[in-house]
Amino acid sequence: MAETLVSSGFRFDKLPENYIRPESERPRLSEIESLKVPLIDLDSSNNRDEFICQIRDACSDFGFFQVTNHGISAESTQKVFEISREFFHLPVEEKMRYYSNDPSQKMRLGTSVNVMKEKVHSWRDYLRFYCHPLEEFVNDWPSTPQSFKNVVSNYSTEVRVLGFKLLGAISESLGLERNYIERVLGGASQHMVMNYYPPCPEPDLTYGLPSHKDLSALTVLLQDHQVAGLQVLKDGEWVAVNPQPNSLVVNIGDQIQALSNGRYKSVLHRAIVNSSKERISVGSFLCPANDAVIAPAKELTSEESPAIYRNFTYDEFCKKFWSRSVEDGHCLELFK
Ligand SMILES: O=C(O)CCC(=O)C(=O)O
Ligand SMILES: [Fe+2]
Repeated sequence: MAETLVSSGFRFDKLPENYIRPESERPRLSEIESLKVPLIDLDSSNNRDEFICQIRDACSDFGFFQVTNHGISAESTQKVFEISREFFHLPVEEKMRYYSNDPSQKMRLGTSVNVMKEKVHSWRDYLRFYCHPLEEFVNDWPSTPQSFKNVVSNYSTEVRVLGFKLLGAISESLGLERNYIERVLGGASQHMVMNYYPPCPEPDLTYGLPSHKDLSALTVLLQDHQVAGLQVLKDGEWVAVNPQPNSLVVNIGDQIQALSNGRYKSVLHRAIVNSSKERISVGSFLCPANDAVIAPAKELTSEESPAIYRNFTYDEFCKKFWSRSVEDGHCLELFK
């Protein structure tokens, strides 16, 4: 079990043994090429049909894309970054007040991925918290740095608007009514994860986040513009998604894969670390309400393409997800 945060301030000369991946699973940092994932301009004066087409292509070919003119100001994203940095730079004793390794906690600081289940740990600390409905959760968020609640409430509200806009376009791109996915998510829950990857003594032996698929419906990721680290599996090869100024990374999660009956896939991705620079990323996850029933849309099933997945509640999905480790494979496979 990883008892301590990697952001404790202690500088390791060597990577501790329980972070070392077996040779065959290491990141092969020198072999990675970069990939231009589709960049979609969300300027509302653009032609809607064209926009829907771009979304369809991006979701079916990549499962990942970047968006610009997304409606969230550079000031707002900058502040979220700064707040995340300040939080992880707090003294370790102060941060540990928020630490828990119980995945059911709605606000917690954690380390690695699922320390209780995994064999090898990852070079990452994270703050994970729910943000909708805001009034229900905001009081439990960290009170240091002082502007945390203010900055993060604004950002999470803006991301929700963006998320629904994208879900509308994704619904239409599947030939469904614009509000189809939003309706199925049933008052969608939303949480955020601030990822902090300190400089790592031996980055070629471990990951910041190992290969995984997001269990969300949709993820909106704010990536560090200075320090790259995100990689996506595309046609069997790991490729780097390099940060673009003023853009956000969007990816399809497991719930849309199920709803779309596999037309859009939740894609494997991971984060690597480096030896000289800390890296921060902030994920916002739009998910179904706990009791929402997820099933392939009737319009997308037929005699020739029957439903691939059985109906399940999001609550059931989450329980299964957290009872396993990401090393155990794709959770959605268990719902066929
Ligand atoms: O740090 C990154 O770029 C990836 C983060 C991520 O995949 C996640 O939080 O689910
Ligand atoms: Fe992810």
